[in-house]
Amino acid sequence: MLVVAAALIDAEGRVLMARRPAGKQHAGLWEFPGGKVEPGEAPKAALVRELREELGVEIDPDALDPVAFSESLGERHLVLLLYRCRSWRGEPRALDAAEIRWVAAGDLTALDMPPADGPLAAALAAEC
Ligand SMILES: Nc1nc2c([nH]c(=O)n2[C@@H]2O[C@H](COP(=O)(O)OP(=O)(O)OP(=O)(O)O)[C@@H](O)[C@H]2O)c(=O)[nH]1
Repeated sequence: MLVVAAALIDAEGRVLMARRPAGKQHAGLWEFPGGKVEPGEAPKAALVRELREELGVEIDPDALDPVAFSESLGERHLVLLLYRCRSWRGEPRALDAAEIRWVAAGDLTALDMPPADGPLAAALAAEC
């Protein structure tokens, strides 16, 4: 399973994190907004679609820069691609998540996250 996710970074260097809603896998954990790449879909196009659906923001695919990827060997083998994004149109809203929050880069690794996210949060924090 290929999953794409974004670190939206605001002017203060904070990262937007989303808490997974009840009833879903990893419910209550904090993740980078994003989702599954559909068959035949380009990863950046999938991420633009997911951020529109989940946060109500519009993003130019050229504004997405790769940061790192991570793998998780659970029931389903998951490959998670993380992109950085510093510009978007619209104010992010929690259309799908239980809650969204701007988090200082140095505080990211203190959040409860799905296993695949820890290395990505560390890579991002090291760059910020
Ligand atoms: N968006 C996102 N998903 C992640 C992250 N880390 C991680 O393990 N995942 C997993 O990757 C998958 C993403 O799928 P998704 O968000 O499109 O799907 P979903 O389970 O919400 O529901 P769906 O089945 O209705 O599409 C989930 O299994 C989710 O737990 C992350 O940082 N961001």
